[in-house]
Amino acid sequence: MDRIRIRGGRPLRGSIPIGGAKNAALPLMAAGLLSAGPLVLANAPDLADVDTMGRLLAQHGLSVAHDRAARTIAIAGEATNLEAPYDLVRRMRASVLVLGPLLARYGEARVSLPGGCAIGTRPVDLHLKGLEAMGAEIDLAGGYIHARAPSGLAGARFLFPQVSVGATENLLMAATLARGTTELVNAAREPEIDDLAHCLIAMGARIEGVGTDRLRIEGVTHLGAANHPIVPDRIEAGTYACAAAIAGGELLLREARLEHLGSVARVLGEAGVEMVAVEGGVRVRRLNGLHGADAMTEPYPGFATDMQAQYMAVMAVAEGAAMITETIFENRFMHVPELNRMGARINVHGASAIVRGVPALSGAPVMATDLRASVSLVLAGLAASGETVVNRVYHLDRGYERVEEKLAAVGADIERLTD
Ligand SMILES: CC(=O)N[C@H]1[C@@H](OP(=O)(O)OP(=O)(O)OC[C@H]2O[C@@H](n3ccc(=O)[nH]c3=O)[C@H](O)[C@@H]2O)O[C@H](CO)[C@@H](O)[C@@H]1O
Ligand SMILES: C=C(OP(=O)(O)O)C(=O)O
Repeated sequence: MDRIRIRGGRPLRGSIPIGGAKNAALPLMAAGLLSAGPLVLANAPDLADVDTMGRLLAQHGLSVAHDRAARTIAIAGEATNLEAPYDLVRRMRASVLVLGPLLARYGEARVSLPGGCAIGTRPVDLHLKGLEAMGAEIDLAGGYIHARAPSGLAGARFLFPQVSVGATENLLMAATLARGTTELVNAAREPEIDDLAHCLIAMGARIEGVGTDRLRIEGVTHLGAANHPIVPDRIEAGTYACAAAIAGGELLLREARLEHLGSVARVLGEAGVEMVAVEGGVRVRRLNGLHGADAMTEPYPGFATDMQAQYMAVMAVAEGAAMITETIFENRFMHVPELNRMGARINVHGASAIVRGVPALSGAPVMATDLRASVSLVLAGLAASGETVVNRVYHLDRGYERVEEKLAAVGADIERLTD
């Protein structure tokens, strides 16, 4: 399996292109099940997860054409198989996003239960409760969700007891084809959800309240074709902002949108890193030294849990201490022991990590079990003395396109080792 080797100590200068968001691309692709299409997604990232979603849709019977040179994905056709198999769902939890669209359009779906993963148990009870509120009959057997709505879904009011990105997306997609009005209250309002809503509207859906935590959807009988550009990836942008923070220097993050990075920019600002909106993107620059600054993960517009590991790597070399609290996932500190192996001083107490900054990290062979933890080790490697080898690059490829090429182009000493 590929590895990434980094020799630390070089400041970064130049510009990095930010691609379309993984976490927008996956639900947008699932939305392709809601109409015969074609649904053409532009600014499509070339990622392992996007490939997995493409394979999932293809095995449902859709035609999926990913033009990597043009960065488009065209999805068209009808589902002929309503089952999402374990083998694909276990690779990528976002596979569960086909449940709402299949059920709404075809009246039935069998989707493997995704199960937990390295960052937490991640149940899907809210997805199922919301669909039940819309009239679906749901049975769980043999590790599969079997959902039926023989006479279609009916609009309903659903109050999320807890904010969930995926459940909001599943219910939003299902509601577009339900009879009558659906109201989703305490809905997630991540930019990727706005992006999905705008695409659904372009397909003919009737949605109000986009950008708020209260979505009102008036069901329609069918949806049609659309062209939609995928929103730039705020997590990829935030990750490269952390690269500039930890390695020093100045980067232009092309196409990044500062308005989607509010909490991250505020916390990095307290830590001594300037982020400003400029023509064509966001400029990020480490000012003088880095200072400890606390962060707590929250649903958007709060500090993203998907930025927690990267920010922790930055705090590992800041002057002073920082408390980083994770409120979204119960087990998202898997990077801590690996960062400590590189010389960081981090202690975890329940949902909080106390990071005491050290003057320097030292390179080591490291490995992580999830995507953002893996990239946090790449960031740590940029600041470490000597050589760091990040193993199990599979996780990085799920969510970062050509991470080593993008960092090498701005001055990092980094390469992919292929066995
Ligand atoms: C593909 C994608 O977009 N993934 C993102 C999405 O994941 P995902 O959609 O899985 O995350 P959720 O927002 O649903 O999860 C938030 C919390 O709610 C819990 N929960 C969720 C659903 C449910 O039915 N029951 C339940 O208890 C989860 O276990 C977690 O503790 O949002 C997360 C939170 O911003 C991000 O970290 C992921 O990168
Ligand atoms: C946790 C993540 O993704 P997923 O929900 O696909 O596991 C992530 O993008 O950091």
